[in-house]
Amino acid sequence: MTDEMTEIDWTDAETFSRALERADTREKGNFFEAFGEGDLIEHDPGLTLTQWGNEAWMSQTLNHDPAYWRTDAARDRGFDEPPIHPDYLTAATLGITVEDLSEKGGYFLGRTDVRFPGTPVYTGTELRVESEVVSTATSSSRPEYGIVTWRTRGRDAETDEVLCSYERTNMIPRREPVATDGGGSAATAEEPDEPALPSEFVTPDGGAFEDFREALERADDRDAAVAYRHERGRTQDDTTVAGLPLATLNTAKQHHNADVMADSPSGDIVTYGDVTRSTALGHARSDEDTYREVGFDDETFHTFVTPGDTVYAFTRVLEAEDADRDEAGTVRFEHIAFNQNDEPVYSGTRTAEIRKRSS
Ligand SMILES: C/C(=C\C(=O)SCCNC(=O)CCNC(=O)[C@H](O)C(C)(C)COP(=O)(O)OP(=O)(O)OC[C@H]1O[C@@H](n2cnc3c(N)ncnc32)[C@H](O)[C@@H]1OP(=O)(O)O)C(=O)O
Repeated sequence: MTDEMTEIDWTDAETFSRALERADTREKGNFFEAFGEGDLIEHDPGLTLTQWGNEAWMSQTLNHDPAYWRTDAARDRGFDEPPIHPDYLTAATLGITVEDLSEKGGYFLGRTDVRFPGTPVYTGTELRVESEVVSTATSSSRPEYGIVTWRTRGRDAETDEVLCSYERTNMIPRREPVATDGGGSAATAEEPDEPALPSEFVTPDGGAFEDFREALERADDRDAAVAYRHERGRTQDDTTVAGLPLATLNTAKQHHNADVMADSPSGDIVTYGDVTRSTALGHARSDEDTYREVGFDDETFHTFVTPGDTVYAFTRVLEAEDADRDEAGTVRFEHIAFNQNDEPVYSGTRTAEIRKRSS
C-alpha cells in the first residue's frame, strides 16, 4: 500500500461517493441467458425444517389447524406428531432456489403440479433442492425479460425421497433486451362482453366433506355456483413481507430491499407469493375440516401485494368425490386471494381431502 493511499479517507462522503461510482458490483443471481432447456441446477443452500420455522410460517399466515400444533390432534389425523405444514414445505423448497433462479429480479408468475409424494414430513428433516429448466421463452410484451419454467424437487437429504415437487414460471431479466413484436395486435381489440355470473351463490352449511357435496348438489342443474368469501384478512407487515421469505432463505430483493424496489413498478417491497397464497389458504381452511392436502395447480400471481395491503380469500367449490379412505372425501376448490380494493392477487386450484362428518 502506498503512502498516498493511506492518506485517503475512504469514508469521507464525497470521496466514498466517487469510489462507489468506479467500483464494479459483485453481482448475484443469473440473467435469462444463463438458463438452457434441460439444465439441472443443484441448489447449494439447504434448510432444516424446524419447529420454529414451521410455527412461524403457520402462525403468521393464519394456518392454525390443530393437527399441526397439538400431538393429540395430529394423532387423531393419522400423523405421528405435528408435521411440517405443506405450505411451509412448499415455500421452503422454493425459497432455497431463489439465489440461483430468480435473485436477479423479475416476477414469480405462477406454478402448477404442486405435489407432496413423501409426506408427512416431520421436524428435523433436512431439505436438499434441485431444479431442471423445462422451457425458456421470449416475452413478447417485455423485451427486457424472458420467461423461464423450472421443475423443482425438494428431497429429504438423508433418504433422497422427493417431499415436494412443482413446476414454476418466472419472468427473468435479460442481460441484453431483445426486439419483440410488442405483444399487442395492431387491430383495436374489441372489449369482450362481460360474462354473466350465476344468479345464485350457494354457501356450504359447514366444513365437512358432506357439506361441500350437498352444496354442489343444491347448485346442480340451477344457475348457481358454490362460492363464498372468508371473513378473515391479514394486513402485510415486516414479518410477512420480509421475515417469512428470509426464513426460507429466499434472497429475492423484492421482499427485503426497499431501496432497490422504490424504483420498481410496485414502488415498494412486495409479499412473497407463497405468503400471499398460504394466507388465503389459511383463511379458507379455517372454514373447513381439512384432513390432508393433495396438491395445487394453475397457480397465478395477478398483481403485487405490498406492505399495508390486506389479503382476503374467496373460494369456489368445483368437485366433491369419495376418496380411498373412510375418514375423508376429496374436494377440488378454486381459491382467489384478493386485496382491500377487491382486486385478485392470486388464484389457483387446490385438491384436498376433507373430513367426513361421520368419522
Ligand atoms: C418467489 C419470487 C418472487 C415473488 O414471490 S414476487 C411476488 C409474487 N408475484 C407477483 O407479485 C407478480 C404479480 N404479477 C404481476 O404484477 C403481473 O402479472 C406482471 C408480472 C407485472 C405481468 O403483468 P402483465 O399485465 O404484463 O401480465 P401478462 O399476463 O401479460 O404476462 C406477461 C407475460 O408473462 C406470461 N405469463 C404470465 N403468467 C404466466 C404463467 N403462469 N406461465 C407462463 N407464462 C406466463 C404472459 O403470457 C405474458 O407473456 P408475453 O409473451 O405476452 O410477454 C422469486 O423471485 O422467485
